[in-house]
Amino acid sequence: MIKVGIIGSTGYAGQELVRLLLQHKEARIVWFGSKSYIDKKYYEVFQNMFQLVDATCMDDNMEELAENVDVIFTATPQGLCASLVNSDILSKVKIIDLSADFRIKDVSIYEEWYGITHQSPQFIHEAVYGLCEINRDQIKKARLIANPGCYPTCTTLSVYPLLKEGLIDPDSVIIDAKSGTSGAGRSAKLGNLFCEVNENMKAYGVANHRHTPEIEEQLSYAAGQDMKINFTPHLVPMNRGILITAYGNLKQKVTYDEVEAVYDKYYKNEYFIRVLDKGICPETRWVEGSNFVDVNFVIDSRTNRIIMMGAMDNLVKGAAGQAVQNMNVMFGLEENSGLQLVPMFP
Ligand SMILES: NC(=O)C1=CN([C@@H]2O[C@H](COP(=O)(O)OP(=O)(O)OC[C@H]3O[C@@H](n4cnc5c(N)ncnc54)[C@H](OP(=O)(O)O)[C@@H]3O)[C@@H](O)[C@H]2O)C=CC1
Ligand SMILES: CC(=O)N[C@@H](CCC(=O)OP(=O)(O)O)C(=O)O
Repeated sequence: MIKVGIIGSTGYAGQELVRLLLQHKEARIVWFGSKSYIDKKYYEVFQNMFQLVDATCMDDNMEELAENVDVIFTATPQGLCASLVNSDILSKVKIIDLSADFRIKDVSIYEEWYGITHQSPQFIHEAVYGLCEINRDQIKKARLIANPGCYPTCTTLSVYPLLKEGLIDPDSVIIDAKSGTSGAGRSAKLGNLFCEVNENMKAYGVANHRHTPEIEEQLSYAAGQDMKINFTPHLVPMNRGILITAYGNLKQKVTYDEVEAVYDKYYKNEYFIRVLDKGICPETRWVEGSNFVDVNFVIDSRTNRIIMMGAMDNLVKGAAGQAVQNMNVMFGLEENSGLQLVPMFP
């Protein structure tokens, strides 16, 4: 049985980790970390856990945790994991960080986009970007996982095969993205109040969203050259869900069957990536509550562009589900252990 500690178990990503891990046959949560609810029963924060979790919320003592658990998930604000981790801790326990602290290899880019000084740049190189479908072999051996961001997960998985196979011009990629409000976390913010979000849609972070360099880095690996993208996220009045629509110029004429074969080459054996049937566009409602990413594409021969689409649940494949998938790979379990979640609808 894998003993798990969660720092930040009282946030949206943290509570989703709790929900998933409670149903995982090989894992047991022994530490419910929090900042604002220390000494409170976990179920008093989330009543859905009444009679399911009797534990009390604890302070974020990583040193003590490292002595008592096999893996620590940090589902905390940017900068916190980097400020807590050290060599001694990493020698005792595996860490899966849901924040962006170890996702970007160039520390100056991280510091520029996040506006904070990195507290442990010495571990950035060692950290493995936890996108199992692409980095599975490195994840197996990793001590420290940088769990990918929600938009970068959906974007990278939707666009990766075509860049990798050189079918689209890397300089032409434009990504339009939409997210439900849980993507912004549970802490009170004016922009996330019901009347601000309901019956409204808006772009935000236009040309400066902090996921831009993370997406650029991952897509650059696929393309084999440095890439710059346009990335525009939108906030939509839903609880969960991410939908991305990406555009790229085709480098040559291709048929539907040829592109489908490329997606199949990378994803045919991937449990969590569902390449949809011809003509079916991914929808957030068909993946909600699951760890699936639904992807598909349409060739627009009139403009010689290809439109790539992806949908997933930001709290599952975009955060907690992907983190559990990483844990499964790190501990040699079946990759979908505890994650065979059927999407819920309506
Ligand atoms: N929401 C999403 O869809 C996604 C989130 N992420 C990432 O996951 C992380 C958590 O996000 P999210 O759950 O949305 O955020 P929330 O604001 O909902 O939760 C933050 C959590 O961190 C805890 N926390 C805050 N400060 C400290 C501290 N100093 N010490 C210990 N714990 C602290 C909070 O505790 P308390 O509740 O007690 O205040 C809470 O449990 C972020 O890095 C985010 O970028 C990644 C992908 C998707
Ligand atoms: C709707 C919304 O506000 N979404 C968040 C996504 C944040 C997130 O998921 O953070 P990671 O960097 O850890 O992935 C945002 O745009 O900042």
